[in-house]
This record gives sequence, C-alpha cells and structure tokens, in this order.
Amino acid sequence: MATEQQLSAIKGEKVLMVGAGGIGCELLKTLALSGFQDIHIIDMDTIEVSNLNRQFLFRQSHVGQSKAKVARDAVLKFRPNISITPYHANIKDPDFNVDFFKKFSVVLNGLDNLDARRHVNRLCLAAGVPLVESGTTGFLGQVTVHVKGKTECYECQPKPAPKTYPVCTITSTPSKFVHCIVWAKDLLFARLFGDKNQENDLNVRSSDASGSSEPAEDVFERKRDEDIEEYGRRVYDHVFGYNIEVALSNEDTWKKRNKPRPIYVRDVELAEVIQQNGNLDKVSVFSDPLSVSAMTTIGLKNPQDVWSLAENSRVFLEALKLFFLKREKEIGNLTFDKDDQLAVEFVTAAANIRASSFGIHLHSLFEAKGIAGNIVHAVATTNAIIAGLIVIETIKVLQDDVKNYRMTYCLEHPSRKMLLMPVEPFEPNKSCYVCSETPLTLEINTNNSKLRDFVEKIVKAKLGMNLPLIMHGSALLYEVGDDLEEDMVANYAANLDKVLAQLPSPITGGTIITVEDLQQELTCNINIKHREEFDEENEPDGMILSGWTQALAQKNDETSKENGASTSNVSQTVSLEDEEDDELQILPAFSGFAGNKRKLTDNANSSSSDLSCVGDENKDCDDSEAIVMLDGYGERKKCRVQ
Ligand SMILES: Nc1ncnc2c1ncn2[C@@H]1O[C@H](COP(=O)(O)OP(=O)(O)OP(=O)(O)O)[C@@H](O)[C@H]1O
Ligand SMILES: [Zn+2]
Repeated sequence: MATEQQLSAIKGEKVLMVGAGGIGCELLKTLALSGFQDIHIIDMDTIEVSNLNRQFLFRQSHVGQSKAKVARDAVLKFRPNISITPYHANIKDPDFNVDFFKKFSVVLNGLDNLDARRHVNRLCLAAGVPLVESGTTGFLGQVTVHVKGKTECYECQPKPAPKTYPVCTITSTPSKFVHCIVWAKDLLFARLFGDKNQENDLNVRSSDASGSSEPAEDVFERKRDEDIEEYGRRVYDHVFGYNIEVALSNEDTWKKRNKPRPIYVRDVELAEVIQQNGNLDKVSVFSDPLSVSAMTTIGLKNPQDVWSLAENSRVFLEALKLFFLKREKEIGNLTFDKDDQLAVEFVTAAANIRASSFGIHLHSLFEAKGIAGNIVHAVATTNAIIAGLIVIETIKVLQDDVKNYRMTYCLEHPSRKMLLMPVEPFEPNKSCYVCSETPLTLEINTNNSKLRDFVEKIVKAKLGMNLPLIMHGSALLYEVGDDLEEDMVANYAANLDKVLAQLPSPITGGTIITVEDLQQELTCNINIKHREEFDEENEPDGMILSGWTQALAQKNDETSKENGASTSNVSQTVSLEDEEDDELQILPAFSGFAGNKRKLTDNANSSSSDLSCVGDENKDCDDSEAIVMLDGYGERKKCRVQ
C-alpha cells in the first residue's frame, strides 16, 4: 500500500498501460490496489486457453473475448470506484497518436515484441510522456525508466538481432535438432502450406537440378485429381529420400561429416504403427479446424513421448492429409503458429524424420513445440514481481524523483545475495537517432537499388517506421496514408520501382534524404554513400546502415527467433557468480546500490526488452555470446543520471 505522500502523487494521474497479458494482468491489479484511479489499457488480443495459467484475471468462459475489456471488468469487481478504460486495439493504430499520448502522465509497457516497444518509445518521446518499460522471460525480468532528456530512451541501447543460421546448415548439413526444426518450419511447412510465391531455399531441389530422372516440375504442387495419400508419399520420398541422395552426391560435403541416410516411405514400417494404434478414422470428429490433430487420428496420446521413426512418418503423412482434407482453404496463407496443433505435429514429425536421417536425437512433440515456438515457460511470479517494480518506478516518476529512478533486473540465481538488482539509469545516448538528431549513413548502390528495397529493408525493417514519408530536399518521393490523391498514389507506386539514381529527384552519393514517420513524429536524416559492390554472404541486404543501434545477429546457437515472437529461450543466458551462502536477501529496488556492469542477453523478441545481469565486477558472466556493457561501452561514455 502506498504512503500518504505517494497516494497524493498518484491521485488524479491518468496512466496508460499497453499490453494486458502476463505482466499486464498483474500490473492492472497492482495499480488498482496501489490507489491509481484513472487507468487506460490497450491490448489487441483476445484471450486464449494457454493464457489462463498465469493471466489470472481471465477465466475459461472469457476465451475469445478482448483481454483489455475482460481485465477491466475483473478489476472493477474489487475496485468498483476507479475508472478503467479498455481499448481492444493495436497500439500502432493511427488513433493512438501523439495527442492521445499527451493525455497521460506516464505510459507503462507490458508488451512482448520489439516492434510495438519501439513504437511506444517514439510516441512517448514525441509527446514528452515518461515510459516505464518492462519484460520477463521465465525467471528473468526487468523494469526500466525512460524520461526524455533525463534518461536513455528505449532505443539508445543496441537491441540484439534475432539469431540466424547459415542457410547451408539448414538446407544441407544440420547437426542439431534445432536445425531440423528450422528446416521443417521455415522451409518445408512454408513451402507446402504458406505463400508459394515467397522465395524458399527448398526450391533449389524441388525440381531436377542435377540432371537425374526427376521431372522438372514443382513436386510440392498436388497434381489435379492426385490421391492425397499418394501425394503425401511423393512429398515424403522427395524431401527425405531423393533430396538426401542429391546431397550425398556432393562428396566433398561429407568428407568430414557423417553421411545422412535417405529415407523412403517404403523403408518405414508404417503398418506396425497402424496395427499398434488401430487405424482410427477420426477425421470426421473434428468440428473446429484448429482442433484437427494427426496424433489423435492415429491414436498417439502423450505429447511428451518421443515417437519412433515409423510413428513420426505416420504423423507426417496424416498431418499433411488433414491439412488438405480439413483446412484446404488456409493452404497458401498459413504461417507456422505454435498454438496450431496440426502445424506443430507436422513440424515435429518432419524435423524428427530429418533428424533420424542425419543421426540426430529425436524429440517429443512437447520439446519440439518449445523449440519451434521459442518458448520459455512463463513464470507467473516473475510477472508479479515485475508488475510491483513497475508501480514503484511509476510512483517515482510521478513524484519527479529522478535521483531514485532505477532499472531493476530480476535474476534467476542470487548475486551478492540479491535476486533483484537495481541499477542507476543512464543519460540519453547523444548519438541515438531516435532521441537525438544524429544523422544516419547508408552505403548503397544507387544505380541498382530500387526505392522499394530502401523502404522495405531500411525504413520499415531497420528504422521501424509505421507510416513513412521520404523526402529529398523539397521533393516528396514516397508517402503512405489514407487521404492521398489517386495520382499521388500512382506516382509513389511508380517511384517504388525506380532505382534511386533515376528517381524524379535522383538519390546519388552525397545526397541527404529525410525519412519521417508522421505518426511517431520521428524524423531522421540519412547521408547516402554510393557503393558499387556488397558481399552477398556478409551483407545480404546489399546496403549497410550505420549509426543505427541494432547489435550484430548471432549465429549458430540453440534456437532461432523471428521478430515478433512473444517468448524466447533466454532463461539460461544470464550467468552469475556462484553463491556459497544460499540465504537470500531481496533488496528494495530503490536502495542506493548500483551495479557496475550490465549484460545484454539475446532476447530481441522476447517478453523482455534487454534482460541483463549484474555481477561481481571481477568475474565474467560465462555466456560468451552475451554483450557485457561497462561504463565505456561502445563508442560512447555512458553517464549515469545525476
Ligand atoms: N502492438 C500491440 N498493440 C497492443 N497490444 C499488443 C501489441 N503487441 C503485443 N500486444 C499485447 O501484449 C501482450 C503481451 O503479453 P504476453 O507476453 O503475456 O503474451 P501473450 O500473447 O498473452 O502470451 P504468450 O505469447 O506467452 O502465449 C499480449 O496480450 C499482446 O496482445
Ligand atoms: Zn535514444
């Protein structure tokens, strides 16, 4: 419960919460119980069954309803006299503009993705409203405070990029189960059920590339009137048999590696599985398409069991068949979703068959789902602790108690007998393109790169702009918006297909262009440097943006992540000194302690924004891939807020 002084700081203040998920539910409850009386809450999602174990404001009967609205109703039951305004909407909707943000004394994030976090950061900066940012992953969590001109903004620090794998490891030489999962999910599943027009490395061997007898047609396409069982076997034989034979023909590849074994349907004892489990024809019992399950159909019950090669093969063929029989309308538009049972079954089975071919240990559906969905099981207690810390920092912000602002890390193992590690925030980064006016530099071949490449790869993917406008001097080259005249829309569409040097106002080396996002009220100047050539392997975008704060992508680790995933597997990446004394002490977040070392972990897409560890200065955290930030980190000297 807040003190009298704190209560008077809270009273009458309007706060905006973004996200009513794991952190959001705890936060709304804690805000209400702490005395906040005017809370607005935005969440774009509806409640799913999988949320119920930790998002305690929701019940089974609420599944399918708006999170923001149900959360409001649940809290009003025990705090009926406060005002809670819910919005079932995306925070990126144009309605939530700078004027909307200006109505609030402080904004509190309980989000799960980088994109939305960056967007809120920019609107808070433009509106001059403080932001309390948070994130959790398993036992780890953190809360940071961002106040314009006083502390660093959310984007002042580099955010680690998603992990990536060399394409050849995935397509040809997997050595870990995660490589098989990435192959099954991002190549095979996407090729069979996703957008056919998208480039996909599986295409390389989808038709005859080696002069063998395989016909030069798209083997993944189901032929007219082709029997579905026949089609499934053909796909199976192609990807697990024929493709492996082709790979084996490149002998150099296997000089220092174990050779994979081609697997054909005829090699697998499918009949055995059918006999053991009974050949259950349950296809007709699935009324809801999302409940369709190949496992159920063939009588496999326990998702924690590791299936045999025969069982995986059976699930593979059955899942493929069920997609065509029960979910045909979705084929061509599907993207892998960890909550889609049939998709998880298909990916598990395909990954296991490939693993079997390459001599890699097989995994259960439960494990495979965790890897495919980058799942770290959420810990409700971490969310509750983080929500408490958000409220503590929010009260300090409302009291303008700048000296006592803290970024607080919730650790998995105690360090210096502490599980909560408060660190003084830093001053804004003077070269941050978001909160300072530092120009960026772009090296690009202006004679062959189109404006479209620039918009997709730089303006949207790297700068995270939502409604961009591109100007060269006074010439407007590109703009998006609902209220544009038809001829302007046509002009901009034509510009997108022009190379930079041939635009009506040509962009060449030495040009400075201005990119602006009207909604985020963010403007960046970009100095253009013409460069003829780029290394395809190391510079695949064919352009290099510098002065931009994303860390290097990490390679070759246990899991991959895609931007936008809601959870991640960083639970073990924070490593701290051993504690001999296991008597713990949880320090108040506002104690005067300030650790000297922060360490970013790989969680660009996780619930966390940049989980860190603080430990004994003389001992290194042993995760070699983590970034250790000392006071002189990067090219700038970081100054703590005075
Ligand atoms: N752009 C956005 N606008 C509004 N709400 C958002 C936006 N992006 C994410 N959210 C919300 O943030 C919340 C994050 O909560 P949480 O991390 O617990 O994820 P979840 O989707 O509820 O659970 P999980 O992903 O673990 O199944 C979600 O409810 C999600 O809808
Ligand atoms: Zn900044």
